[in-house]
Amino acid sequence: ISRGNNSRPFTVVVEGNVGSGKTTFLEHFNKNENVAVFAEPIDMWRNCSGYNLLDLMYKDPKKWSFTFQSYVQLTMLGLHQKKIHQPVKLMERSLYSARYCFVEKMSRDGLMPPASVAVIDEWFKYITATDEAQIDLIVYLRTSPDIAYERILKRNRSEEKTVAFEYIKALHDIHEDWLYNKTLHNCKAPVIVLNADLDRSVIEEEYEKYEPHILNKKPIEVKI
Ligand SMILES: Cc1cc2cn([C@H]3C[C@H](O)[C@@H](CO)O3)c(=O)nc2[nH]1
Repeated sequence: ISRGNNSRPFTVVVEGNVGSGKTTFLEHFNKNENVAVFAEPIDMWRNCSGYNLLDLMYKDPKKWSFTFQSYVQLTMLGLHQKKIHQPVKLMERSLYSARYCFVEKMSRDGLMPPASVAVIDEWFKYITATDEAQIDLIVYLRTSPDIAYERILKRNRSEEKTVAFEYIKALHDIHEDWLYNKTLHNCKAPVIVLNADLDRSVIEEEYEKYEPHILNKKPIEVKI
């Protein structure tokens, strides 16, 4: 694992279900001047040449999943490539969760036909064969699906009002296979698992426990 070098910052991606507390996590590290924080480019997804692709996708996933995930892949690549001055780059989600979690889910649900998945996958393989989207560490905000769902309802994001608990449960299981059970795709970067069920009032302590690793001050013991 290349731990960042002078041409590339130490790149950390925070992954987790919808409602797992990623924004709270980003806000905590945004205070650190050594970290350049990039939230999900959701505003781009809401306005691609005037089209709200996120809304279209939730309203008619069969018709718009490919269009939406194709644009997600482009916008995430843009963030992976963004040059920064700080030594650490922290991104909300990544090209990897786009492919391994969301495209995976839409493919399993038959919302994205195999030919469309194949095209997304060809772009994904082409991009990841370059060094344009390398990552050094994954922080997995691990939540129970019911707690994640509760937060989604509370946050009440307009496009998500149709999101069912079953979708959140299935997305949880895919994240678990990818980042916890490690049975879905090989995950080259080390993974730090945080207990993201913790309430906001105590979760800062959980962040601080791993701050040295996230700031590239302390290597992760990779269990052989
Ligand atoms: C990389 C990636 C992020 C991402 C988010 N989403 C959805 C989940 C949430 O409702 C919203 C913001 O994360 O977008 C998606 O459908 N596909 C995605 N792919």
